[in-house]
Amino acid sequence: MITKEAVRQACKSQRAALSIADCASWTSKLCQEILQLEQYEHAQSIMAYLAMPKEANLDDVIEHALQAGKRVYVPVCIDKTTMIAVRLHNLDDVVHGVLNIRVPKEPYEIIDPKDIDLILVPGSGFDRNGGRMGMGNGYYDRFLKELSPSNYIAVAWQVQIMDKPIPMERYDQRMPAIVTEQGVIHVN
Ligand SMILES: Nc1nc2c(c(=O)[nH]1)N(C=O)[C@@H](CNc1ccc(C(=O)N[C@@H](CCC(=O)O)C(=O)O)cc1)CN2
Ligand SMILES: Nc1ncnc2c1ncn2[C@@H]1O[C@H](COP(=O)(O)OP(=O)(O)OP(=O)(O)O)[C@@H](O)[C@H]1O
Repeated sequence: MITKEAVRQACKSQRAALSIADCASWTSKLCQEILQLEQYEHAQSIMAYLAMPKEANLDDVIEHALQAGKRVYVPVCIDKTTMIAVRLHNLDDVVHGVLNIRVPKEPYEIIDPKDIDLILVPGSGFDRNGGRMGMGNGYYDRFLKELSPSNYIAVAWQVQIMDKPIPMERYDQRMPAIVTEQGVIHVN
C-alpha cells in the first residue's frame, strides 16, 4: 500500500519541479477563473492564502478583492496545530513569517472562520473526488471542520490534480470543488 506520506512527498516534489515561467503563465488564467465564480462574486469576505513559490498564486485575486471592497483574510499559523484568519488590508503590509510564508503585520485583526463567506484552500495535490493533500499539519482540516462546504473551494494548478485517489483519513476534509487555471472541477 502507498502511504499518505509517500503521496505527500510525491505531490510536493512534483510541485517543486514546476518551472517558475509555467506558474507565471497560469496565474492570470487562474485569477480569471476565480473571479468568475458565483461564490466569489457574492462574497463580502474571502480568505485567500499568500502563496509560496510555485504554489497556485492568488495575489491578483487578493488585489481584485481589495479593490472591490471585499474584506480579505489570510492564514497565520500560531502553533503546531492552530491556524487563524487575519485581515489583510494591503498586499504590501506583510512580513515573512515561519517557512518564509508572508503574513500580515501585527497587530492581528482576527475573524471567526464562520464569518468568512468564501475560503480558498491550498494543497499540494488533489484528486477528482475532492480528496486533498495538504502540507501535513492538518491546519486546514481543523480550520474547515465546522464549516459548510458551500463556503470553501480548493485552488491548485491543473497538474496537481492526480489520477490516483489521494489517501484520505478520518480528519481529512473533502473539497466540494477545485478551481484550476483550466476551470472548475465539481465533485459529485
Ligand atoms: N501559502 C500557504 N500558506 C499556508 C499554507 C499553505 O499550504 N500555503 N498552510 C497550509 O496548511 C499553512 C502553513 N502550513 C505549512 C506547513 C508546512 C510547510 C512546509 O513547507 N514544510 C516543510 C518542512 C518544515 C520546515 O522546512 O521546517 C516541508 O514540507 O518541506 C509549509 C506550510 C498556513 N499557510
Ligand atoms: N480535526 C482534527 N483534530 C485532531 N487532529 C487532526 C484534525 N485534523 C487533522 N488532524 C491531524 O493532523 C495531522 C496532519 O493531517 P493531514 O496529514 O491531513 O494534514 P494536511 O491536510 O495534509 O495539512 P494542512 O491542512 O496543514 O495543509 C494528522 O495526524 C491528522 O490526524
